[in-house]
Amino acid sequence: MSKAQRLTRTHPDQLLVGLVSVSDRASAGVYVDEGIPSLQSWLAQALTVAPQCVSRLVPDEPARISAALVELVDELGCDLVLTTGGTGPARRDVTPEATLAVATREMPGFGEQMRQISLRFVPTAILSRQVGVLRETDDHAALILNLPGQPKAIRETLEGLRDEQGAVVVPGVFAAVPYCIDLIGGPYAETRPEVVAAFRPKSARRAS
Ligand SMILES: Nc1ncnc2c1ncn2[C@@H]1O[C@H](COP(=O)(O)OP(=O)(O)OP(=O)(O)O)[C@@H](O)[C@H]1O
Ligand SMILES: Nc1nc2c(c(=O)[nH]1)N[C@H]1C(S)=C(S)[C@@H](COP(=O)(O)O)O[C@H]1N2
Repeated sequence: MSKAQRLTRTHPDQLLVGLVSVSDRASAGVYVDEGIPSLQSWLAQALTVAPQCVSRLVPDEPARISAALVELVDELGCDLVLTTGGTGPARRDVTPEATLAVATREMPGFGEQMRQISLRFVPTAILSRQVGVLRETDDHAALILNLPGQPKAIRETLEGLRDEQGAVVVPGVFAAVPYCIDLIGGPYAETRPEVVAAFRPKSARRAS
């Protein structure tokens, strides 16, 4: 197989994002994949600079999932990879294992926070084994986050929970993504605060 071309940013602050939908049925055409469109539309409205997204739809096979992650990070140079699906306890739910297999370091705060958020929506959130990790090569690093498979769970975990007045009750995990990407050497991504307010310490904020 020929090597995929490294992506190039069309703006210095543009995030290069890999999207991996893990679903036996969607990849076999039993139903239409809603994971990738949900991720794409959420990112498009959350980021101030439109991201460049590359997507992969794979069955719940560990080797296929790990290979997609390696290709997106090492060959295409993605800064961030979001997976959706395959995080539960069923025998074929193997996304966390396939992610850990290509990780150089774990970022446990992301999984902890996602379960905190999701428990506000559904009691079954305790069954989600999602992980956040870094994959670091000699000249590049990426953050990889597992999201649950239900399309509605994508928005819930990335954006968090607000009360009826719009005040944040539990912050979405995406609030931590831009600063994490700064720290691993990626671009300076900014979010729309009405969708998700990203945090950076004062010392890391760019003068406007
Ligand atoms: N890519 C997808 N597109 C649309 N709906 C999905 C997708 N992935 C999951 N879902 C929905 O969310 C549920 C839970 O997701 P999960 O990852 O556990 O899938 P699953 O039950 O193992 O089935 P499959 O792998 O065949 O999608 C699914 O049963 C399905 O209703
Ligand atoms: N925010 C949120 N998290 C959620 C859900 C949801 O609807 N919303 N569904 C849960 C369910 S039903 C399961 S079984 C686990 C694992 O889901 P997955 O196998 O689809 O990844 O995630 C959970 N996390």
